[in-house]
Amino acid sequence: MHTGPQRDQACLIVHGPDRPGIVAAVAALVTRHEGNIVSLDQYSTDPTGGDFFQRVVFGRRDLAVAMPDIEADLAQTLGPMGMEWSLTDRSVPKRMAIMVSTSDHCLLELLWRHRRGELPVTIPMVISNHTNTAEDVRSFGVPFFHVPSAGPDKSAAEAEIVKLLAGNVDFVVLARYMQILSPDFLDGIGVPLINIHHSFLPAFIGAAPYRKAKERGVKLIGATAHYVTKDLDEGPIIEQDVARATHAHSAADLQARGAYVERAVLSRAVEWHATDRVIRHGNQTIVF
Ligand SMILES: Nc1nc2c(c(=O)[nH]1)N[C@@H](CN(C=O)c1ccc(C(=O)N[C@@H](CCC(=O)O)C(=O)O)cc1)CN2
Repeated sequence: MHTGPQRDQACLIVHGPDRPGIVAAVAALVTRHEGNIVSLDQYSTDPTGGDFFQRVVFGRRDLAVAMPDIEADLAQTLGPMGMEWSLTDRSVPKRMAIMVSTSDHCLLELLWRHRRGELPVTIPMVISNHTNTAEDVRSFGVPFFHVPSAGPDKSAAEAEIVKLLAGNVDFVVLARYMQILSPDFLDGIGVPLINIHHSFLPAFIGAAPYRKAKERGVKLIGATAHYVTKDLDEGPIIEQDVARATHAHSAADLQARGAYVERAVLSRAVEWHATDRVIRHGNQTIVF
C-alpha cells in the first residue's frame, strides 16, 4: 500500500489513565478546530479502569497554520485529565537513519520500498561498521557513513554515531547491525531505535539464532521487530512472523529462508512506526 505523506491531515495519539469522557473531549476538540475525523482507533486495558490508548487521524485545511492552537487546546484539555498526547502533521515524513553491518537484505528492502514510495519516511543517512554496502546505498542517493566498531571498547565509535544522528533523525533502524549498543548510546541519541532480530523472540536471544534453531530442531523459524532497550533483544515487540522449517534444512538454509521473513517483518514495523500506529506501553506495544 502506498502510504505517502498526507496533506492537511493530522495524527493525534492520546494515552493515559482511562476514565469516562476522553473520547468525547477529543472529538469536541477536533470539532472546535474545524477538523474532520477520518479514522479513530481506541483500546482500553480494562473496562473498569486501567489504561486508555487512542489514535485519531483528522483532516483540517491549512493544518500547519492551525497546529499551534490545536496543541495549546490539547494541553489545556487533556493535561488536567492526566493524558499524554502527541500531534503530528502527516505531510511531514519522519527522518529514518539505518544502521547495518554486513548482511544487506534488510537494508536493501528498506531502500527499495522507500524508492517505490511505500515507506513515508526520508532517509538522511546509512551508517555501517563495514564498507560492503556503501556502493549500494549511494546508488539510492543516500549518504553512507563508515564507522568502524571493532574491539571491546566501542565508545569512540558510538560517540561518532551519536554525533552523526544528533538532531538529524526521528528514529533509527538497526537493519542487522550486529553490535550491542551501550546504555549511554541509547540515552545519547534520544530517539526510538527499531531492531530486526532474526528469531521468533523470546526464542534464541543474542547472536547466531539460526544455528541455535538448527541445533534445537525447531519446526518454525521467525523474525521479530522490536524497540531497542538496554536489555538485549528484550525490548517491546512491534511485529513478528514465522516460516516453516524441517529436519532437512541446514542452518544456512534456515538463514536463507529466514531472510524473507526478516525483510517483511521489518518493513511492516517501520511503516507502522512511521505512521504513528505503535504506542509503547511498558515493555509491550499497542499497534493500531
Ligand atoms: N542495547 C542493545 N543493542 C542491540 C540490540 C538490543 O536489543 N539492545 N539488538 C542487537 C541486534 N542483535 C540481534 O538482533 C545482536 C547483535 C549483536 C550481538 C552480538 O553478540 N554482538 C557482538 C559482536 C558480534 C560481531 O562483531 O560480529 C558484540 O556486540 O559484542 C547480539 C545480538 C543490536 N544491538
